[in-house]
Amino acid sequence: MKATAPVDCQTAACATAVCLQSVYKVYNRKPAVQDLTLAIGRGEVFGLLGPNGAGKSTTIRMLTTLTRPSEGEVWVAGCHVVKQPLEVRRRIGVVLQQVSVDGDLTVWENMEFHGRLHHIPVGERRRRIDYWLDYVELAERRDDLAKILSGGMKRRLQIARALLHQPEILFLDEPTVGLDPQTRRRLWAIIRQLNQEGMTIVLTSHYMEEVEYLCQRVGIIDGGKLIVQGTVAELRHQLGEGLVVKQLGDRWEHQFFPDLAAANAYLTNFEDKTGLLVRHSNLEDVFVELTGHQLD
Ligand SMILES: Nc1ncnc2c1ncn2[C@@H]1O[C@H](COP(=O)(O)OP(=O)(O)OP(=O)(O)O)[C@@H](O)[C@H]1O
Repeated sequence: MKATAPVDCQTAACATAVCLQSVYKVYNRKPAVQDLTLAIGRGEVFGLLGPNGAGKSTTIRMLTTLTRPSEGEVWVAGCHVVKQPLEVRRRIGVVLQQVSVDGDLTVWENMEFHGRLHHIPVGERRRRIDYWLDYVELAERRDDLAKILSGGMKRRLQIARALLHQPEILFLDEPTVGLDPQTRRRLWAIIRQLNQEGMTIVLTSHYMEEVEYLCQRVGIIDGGKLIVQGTVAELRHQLGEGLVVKQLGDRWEHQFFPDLAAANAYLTNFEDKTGLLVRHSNLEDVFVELTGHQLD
């Protein structure tokens, strides 16, 4: 659960899906990512959670060979991102924040183009296109131009396309940003199903409930630094599973306790319990406590 548990990328590379060792990325002498050491296991859904500008996208860009680390070692699917970028690209699927489907091509043509880029033989390509369009519930829209699809459909098309060459790891940068709650849940169902079928998924998000719902492990990143990592339960346990919330005028103060019983026992010290509330802590409480600021 420590933020900087030692990781040996050279030996861990085969066992782990993703391995970063003392990684820095510097833009104009300002570090966007600092001393990032992290290992993500095969079959996991791992979430990088952080506010705007925390360094999440920069991390994803390094993992997907779109930008080189300034310092440190990065291995993805057993390959080194700087020394073996083509091998990495063959083994990963990537869905970035910006919708990148070609609006003037049909849904099917978008898939076909990607399949050709990856030299998938024609018969196999057609079979996989049918399979993945059906999987993301876009089979009936196959002949529509991508530009007339809704935001959620475009995102599902991006995911289907990213899976066409059978990657080992899927990277999703803010997969549901800007989508309505119902569309977001539909995407969550697809992401969960993919993972249940064995896909390793690394996603970034600044939505607490998304990370809590989807991710087996979470890394909180702020100011380019990984502050803490672990399961949501571990992170809650570390700070305390019980919480007393005190309303002090127009602000709130949070006090953590090992469990709910301890929080309730503390409350018995107060004759007047106005403005006092006891509840279980959640990921958002952990985030606010560790970073000092609120997400949306
Ligand atoms: N190409 C670039 N050139 C210069 N600075 C950059 C570049 N890309 C990112 N940065 C800076 O690096 C820092 C981290 O940015 P990054 O986009 O990784 O954060 P993020 O956590 O993904 O934020 P968001 O949720 O807004 O996408 C920010 O200060 C950003 O301005």
